[in-house]
Amino acid sequence: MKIAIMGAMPEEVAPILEKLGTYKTTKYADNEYYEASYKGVDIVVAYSKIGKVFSTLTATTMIQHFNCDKLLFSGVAGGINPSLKIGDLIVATKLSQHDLDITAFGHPMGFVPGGSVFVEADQGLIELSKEVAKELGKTVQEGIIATGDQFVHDEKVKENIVKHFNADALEMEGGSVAVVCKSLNVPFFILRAISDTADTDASFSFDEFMESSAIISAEFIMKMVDKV
Ligand SMILES: CCCCCCN(CO)Cc1c[nH]c2c(N)ncnc12
Repeated sequence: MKIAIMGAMPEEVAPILEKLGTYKTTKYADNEYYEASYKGVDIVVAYSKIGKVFSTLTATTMIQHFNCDKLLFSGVAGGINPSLKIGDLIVATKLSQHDLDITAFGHPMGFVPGGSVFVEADQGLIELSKEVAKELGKTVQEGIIATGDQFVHDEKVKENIVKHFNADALEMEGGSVAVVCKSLNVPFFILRAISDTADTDASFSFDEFMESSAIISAEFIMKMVDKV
């Protein structure tokens, strides 16, 4: 069993690397991959850099080059569902790409031929997260996450994403990681802690809360590794 733990930014994986203590660093495809054994589990950690292209490359590399057979993503997200407050955790039940648009040809937003609007996360890992949440006495929401190559800081964009995807949160990597894992038949789990609410002051909120929210998500993910 080899587990991939992925984030998009250094701050999202730093708490995980700290927990691992010692690890081997491998430079590959303009990135770094950190390997360690944690409580008898082989782990590869990396942050992809921001956006769908970088996250596609890293997820594919972790699976194809480092032979990971499960992928856990830990990071932060913009909250859409008003029930999601700063620091709250959301587990993706399914994910979409909100900026994939060939609606000019009558297709739904987020759809291209051969693809699907939504990709569902692994139910087994979602069930595992419920066990962890119970043990930690934490409430973790499950919901739809929409992914696109933009930092959303506008109510209108949020509303449009809700209209098309009924999304509860948004970010910039999960939807592409989902496609990679589904196509390569690797169970995946996307966990995010809310850093902002994707409105006009999102960038200020992100700057203030990203680090603390990233820690919340990372700590939960590491509890999942104990049981995976
Ligand atoms: C230096 C700026 C780095 C932004 C990276 C943000 N990540 C992307 O995965 C998560 C995220 C948190 N809040 C968001 C928002 N409002 N829109 C998009 N993505 C997000």
